Amino acid sequence: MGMKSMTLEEVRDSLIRQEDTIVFSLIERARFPMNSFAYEDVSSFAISGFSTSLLKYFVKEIEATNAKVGRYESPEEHPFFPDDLPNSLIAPRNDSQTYHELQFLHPAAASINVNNHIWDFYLKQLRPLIAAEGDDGNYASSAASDLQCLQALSRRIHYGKFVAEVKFRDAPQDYEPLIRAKDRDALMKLLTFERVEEMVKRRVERKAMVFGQEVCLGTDGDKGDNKGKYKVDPAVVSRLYDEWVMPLTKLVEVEYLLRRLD
Ligand SMILES: O=C(O)C(=O)C[C@]1(C(=O)O)C=C[C@@H](O)C=C1
Repeated sequence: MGMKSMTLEEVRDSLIRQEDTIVFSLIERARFPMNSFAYEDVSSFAISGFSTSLLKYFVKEIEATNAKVGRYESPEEHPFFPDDLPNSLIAPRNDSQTYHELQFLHPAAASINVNNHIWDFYLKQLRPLIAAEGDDGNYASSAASDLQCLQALSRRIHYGKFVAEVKFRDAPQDYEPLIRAKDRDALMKLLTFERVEEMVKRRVERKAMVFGQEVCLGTDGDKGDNKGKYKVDPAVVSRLYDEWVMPLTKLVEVEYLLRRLD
């Protein structure tokens, strides 16, 4: 282990960059209405005899292709449907960046995947907050932007593995006794920084305002005042981080730490 080292500042910088991806993918999804048909089980998309939804069928097919080209060999990528994925057709290359990152995490990292939670909150709770009511028939396009959102959220949340590894290496003397005692609550407390979480929420809200505003040329108010009109509600983005993204990142951190001494 330990071929490459990272600082807490570096992993946090990566989380900050990933906010941009998440906000932009939500803006893209907000272009489409709910399009409920894409989420209903229909027999035309049956997988091994069972009806499934257009979205689920689409994601499974894309993930099969991704698996064949080795996407899930990366410790940063997690499939939503890990069962029955085809093997990678690419032999691992010892000199690649991914190889070094693989060495950075404890091998138990591979057993942690919270994508089922991400799938649930995204479809049931977040999607209705960003998409308007209605149906415009663009099912494949809205499913493609759902997948962008899901993957961006998944990458960010599972990055908790890297955050946890860095924190562990910085203070093994603090973490080891709690890991041995399997004390989830104490681990959660030790890895939580309220001040950082407040900053994250304020920053993503601001990003939603900046990235999601209408950009106009000229100041002579041809189209009226666009202030306060955003492509995705900044308050929803802040809530997304508060209720789902950060709690799940911390869940990943705790799960990782609990296995860190195996
Ligand atoms: O930055 C950290 O220390 C993290 O663990 C990441 C994160 C987050 O999800 O943004 C989670 C827990 C901390 O309380 C603060 C922020």
